[in-house]
Amino acid sequence: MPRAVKPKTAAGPSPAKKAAPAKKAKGKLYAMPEKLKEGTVLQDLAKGKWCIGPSIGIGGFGEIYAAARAGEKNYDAVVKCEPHGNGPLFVEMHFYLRNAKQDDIKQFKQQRGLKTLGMPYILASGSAVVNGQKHRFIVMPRYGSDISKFFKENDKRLPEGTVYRLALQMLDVYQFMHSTGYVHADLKAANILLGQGKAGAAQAYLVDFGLASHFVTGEFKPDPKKMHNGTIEYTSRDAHLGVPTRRADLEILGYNIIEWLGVELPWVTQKLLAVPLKVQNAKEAFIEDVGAALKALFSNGCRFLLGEYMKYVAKLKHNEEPDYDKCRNWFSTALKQMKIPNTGDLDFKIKPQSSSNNNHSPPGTSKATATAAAAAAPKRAKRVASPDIISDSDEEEEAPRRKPQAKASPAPRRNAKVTPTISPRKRYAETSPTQKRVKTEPNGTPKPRATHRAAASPRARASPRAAASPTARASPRSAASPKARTPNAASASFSPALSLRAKHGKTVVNDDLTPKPRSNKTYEFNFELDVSMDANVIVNVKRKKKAGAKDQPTGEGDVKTPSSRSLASSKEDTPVTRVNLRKVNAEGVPGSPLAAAASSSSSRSPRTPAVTVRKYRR
Ligand SMILES: Nc1ncnc2c1ncn2[C@@H]1O[C@H](COP(=O)(O)OP(=O)(O)OP(=O)(O)O)[C@@H](O)[C@H]1O
Repeated sequence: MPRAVKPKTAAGPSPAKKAAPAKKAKGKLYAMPEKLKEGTVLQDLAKGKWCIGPSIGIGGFGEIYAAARAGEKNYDAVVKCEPHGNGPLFVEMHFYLRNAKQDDIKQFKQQRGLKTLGMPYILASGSAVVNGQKHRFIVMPRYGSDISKFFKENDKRLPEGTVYRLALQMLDVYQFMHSTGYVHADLKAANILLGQGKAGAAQAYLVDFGLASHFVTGEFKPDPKKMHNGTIEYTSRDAHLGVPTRRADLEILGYNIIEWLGVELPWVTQKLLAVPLKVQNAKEAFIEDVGAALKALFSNGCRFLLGEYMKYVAKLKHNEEPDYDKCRNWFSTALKQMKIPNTGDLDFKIKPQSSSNNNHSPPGTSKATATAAAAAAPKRAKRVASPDIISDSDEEEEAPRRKPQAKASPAPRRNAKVTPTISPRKRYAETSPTQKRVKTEPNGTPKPRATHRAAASPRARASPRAAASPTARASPRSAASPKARTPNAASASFSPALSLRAKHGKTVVNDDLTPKPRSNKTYEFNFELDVSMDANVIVNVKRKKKAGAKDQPTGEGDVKTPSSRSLASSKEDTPVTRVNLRKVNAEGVPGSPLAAAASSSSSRSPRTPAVTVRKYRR
């Protein structure tokens, strides 16, 4: 993975030096780690010492090094090191410390009669000052190759039997993880590592718990701050709405299985990945009649059991505990049908096609089938958005915020005009292609700025409908309907803020995009452009004073939630051309001069169906 920060001459921790915040890569708003030199010794919190070996992997924000206990020669551990301010490593560390103790894993294995479980654990953690900058590190056991390597080597497919064995192993890990109250939310081939050594080749390990979060047990409450988190290809429909659920983990696994079997996901074929909302819509459509969609994808029609799994996942309630045995049964049955034992080394070699070998997968990328699947997908799925996101606010340490990763330079955005000609692709191009991750800060982090206030307003909170997807959350049911989202969805549907951050194969973490106000009169616009702007988009505009228009309209006002806008829009038969303005703070009055001025400008903004203006004070 390319790095934006030049590795400096490495240095070990130097406590004498005062730690400075980690440097941010030019043009980026997040910090990259300092390079650790081989031979550097890190001391963990329990005073254990770890000798750094060669770098063996680079994640979105950190680097992974082989490591050995000081004085030992065996580099059988790894150190993952990131700037102290990076949220995901903080999340990952706490997840491990609380929930993945070796005793807990052992107990789970005993209960379930498992010889092995693909659940990593933490060996140590600590902080170190490297080149004057404070870093956090965790030490974990060292695993082998990640399976994305085999997937790529095999022309984007894995042997079918191996796919089902991996599915079984990942379901075990999910079951363990879910039993701790957490979901993983980012399963993908790059996050699945084989065990080390000869014995390790039979077991895969799920790594990267940087997106781990408590799953919801109550109301389904979309969270704009977390929307679309994950790796866009596999992000679950719930994660597109910012809600961590157990069924979401199962859905993510399902999308991966489809891909591992050699079939391109429809939203990949259709090149929708740069626009999370479109991916979300495509998934909703796909899942609505997943049986038919899979049938269209797998033309050889041998995926009956995968279909059963996906149908089951589609029917799960958001707060329902999955029946892991039932799921595992489908994959074990598939293995039995193929006469492949669920033991021994995982086989990653694709053998030439014959009736009784390991290659039951269809040939690699199949655009035709994926397109057919998309066409076969029924209209919109109806999903009910309804509970409460359990917060991590009980973290003993304040979680650092993940810096916005793929955000364009704030200055141009601050001055951006509200214009329907904004190209999300262009914005996307402005962003770095190197980052793997852009992440919502873990709970307990500083409060989001104005960006999310509207959606998080009491009003929005009061109704899951209102809080749901900014474009069409008038009703949870209509939310899933592209028609309800937008009267002319075909013409354009984009989410500038979020499209900044979608990146093929990379973990994406929604974050606070609000730049700091430059002037003391900053307006926050939540608006729908043309059709379906599915994000709380902040556009700071230098507003020209209009004759007769006052800066601060007075009277009662409220936040016009995305859902209320879309409700208003959806009531219209034709696209709305009137600009609606509502002031947020107490002095605002609908119908004020400002609102009037905006309304009068509607004729000049035919592509802006609704605009909410909110002024906030510094
Ligand atoms: N315990 C481990 N043993 C061996 N290699 C590892 C281990 N953990 C991670 N790696 C390697 O480092 C890579 C990146 O690790 P990881 O996914 O944890 O980093 P990340 O910064 O969280 O990445 P991402 O940006 O994808 O979220 C992995 O794909 C893997 O190749």
